[in-house]
Order: sequence, then structure tokens, then C-alpha cells
Amino acid sequence: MTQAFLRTRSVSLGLRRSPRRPPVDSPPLQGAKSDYALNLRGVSRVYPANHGGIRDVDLALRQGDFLFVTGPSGSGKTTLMKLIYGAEKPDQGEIWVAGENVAKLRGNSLSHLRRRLGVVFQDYKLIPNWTVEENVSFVLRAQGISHQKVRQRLLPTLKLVGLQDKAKNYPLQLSGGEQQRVSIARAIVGSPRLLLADEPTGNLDHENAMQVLGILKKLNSLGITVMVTTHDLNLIKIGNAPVAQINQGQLKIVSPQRI
Ligand SMILES: Nc1ncnc2c1ncn2[C@@H]1O[C@H](COP(=O)(O)OP(=O)(O)OP(=O)(O)O)[C@@H](O)[C@H]1O
Repeated sequence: MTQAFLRTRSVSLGLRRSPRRPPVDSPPLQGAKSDYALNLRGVSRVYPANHGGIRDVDLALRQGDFLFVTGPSGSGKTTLMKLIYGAEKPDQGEIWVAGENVAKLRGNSLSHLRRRLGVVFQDYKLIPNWTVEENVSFVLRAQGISHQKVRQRLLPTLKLVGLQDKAKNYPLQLSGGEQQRVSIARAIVGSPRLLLADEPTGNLDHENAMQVLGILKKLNSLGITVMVTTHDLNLIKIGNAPVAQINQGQLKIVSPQRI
């Protein structure tokens, strides 16, 4: 991909590149609000029923970071994601996203925050009787954005995930990989600064998984902070990015070579 291509896409998605630095698992005491795209400080969420969840997690990502989160089944990866997008509340600790303390947000403020981060799920969560363009543009239409502006954003977003020719298709007319690319388009159409992907390749074969990884890396190269949970060690190896490992709810940044 050429620099010119990246620049064009950056402009059309309202993004800019930022320098890459490693994530940190002990963020400094100052700067929780603005210096990081994501900053978790002493975050715990333990489910009373089974004592699963996450414990005392510190994690900071700067704008433009890419992080894999891995760990055994039941170790707390999805709980971590849910806490970040506000679907769970922490028992303790602070979670800062785009200058907002997520744990304190309710109602409309939480909806506003969710517009500033994109989330991709393993099972795509597409509306089956809506076309690709309806699924992707819904986020913008729900914000009252004009029909003309929605159209302006739709095509570059679909092009970015290679689905410009599938706009009128329904999800069941697409392969699993294509459906996941629709869900990525839906997650980024509102120009979020942070993209969370929870096992995005869990239902995909190797070829489609690589395609999805390529898109996530491309989005990261455009300046979006990306955090991906995965069990797939091959994906981590090929993805060549920092890795956090969760074990029994505790998170550590580890060297990719030690995975
Ligand atoms: N709503 C809930 N109520 C009670 N326990 C829960 C709830 N959600 C998750 N847990 C428990 O918390 C632990 C962590 O779950 P989580 O879904 O975060 O794990 P995970 O690492 O994403 O697992 P997997 O890789 O299998 O998806 C598990 O023991 C799970 O049973």
C-alpha cells in the first residue's frame, strides 16, 4: 500500500497517523484523562457467582497503539472488553477512554462514548434483514447525520474493507469473512479513535482471519488505537504487535516471543 493511498484514506476517514510506542501496564499517576487513548487504573470486576472476572488491571494505550490480549478460556478477556465499552461496571478502579471515566457514565453520556469507540464481535452481530449499507450506516443515521453525509462516509468505509461491491447484499448472502468485514466497517464508520475487537477471527478460516488482521493493521496504520483479544497464537505471531496476557483475571504485558 502506498503512502499516498494511506494519506487519502486518512483524510476521508478523518484520521491521522501517530508514532508507535509500546503500551504500558503501569500508567503514570498523572495524565489519566488526556494522554492516553485508553487508561485502566486498578480495575477489578469479579463476578460473585464464580469469582471469575478481572483483578487489579493497569493498562495504558496511546493513540496509535496496537495490542493483542490473549489468555486461556475464562481468564477475563471479554470482561475486560465489556468494561472498556461500558457494558460492565468495575467494582474498583478507573477506566478512561477519550478523556471520559467510563465507569461514571450513564444513559446519554454512555451512548456518546460508544460512538467514539468501535467494537467488533466474534459473531458479527449484523441485522439479517438489513443490507450491508443499512447495517453500516445505521450508526450514523441514529446520530441524525444527513443522508448526504452518510453517503459520503459509506463508500470510503466499504472500500477500506473491500466491500464496495456488496453494499446491496444481505448478511446471509456473504461469507463469514465478508460478514466480519461488514462489522468492522460498522465499527469504524463513525471515525472512532479506539477499536476493540473481541475474538474477531474466532469463526474464520486462516485466509479470512489473515484478511481481517490485515484490515485491523491497516486501520492502526491510519492512527486508530486497536485492541484485539484472541486465542490464536498464529494471529499474534503474524500480527507482530505487543501482547498482554490475562491469567485468572490478572493482566501482564509480555514479549510476543514468550507466547
Ligand atoms: N455475567 C457473568 N456472570 C457471572 N460470571 C461471569 C459473567 N461473565 C463472565 N463470567 C465469568 O468470568 C470469567 C471470565 O469470563 P470472560 O468471558 O471474560 O473470559 P474469556 O477470557 O473472554 O473467555 P473465552 O476465551 O472463553 O471467551 C469466567 O469464569 C466466566 O464464567
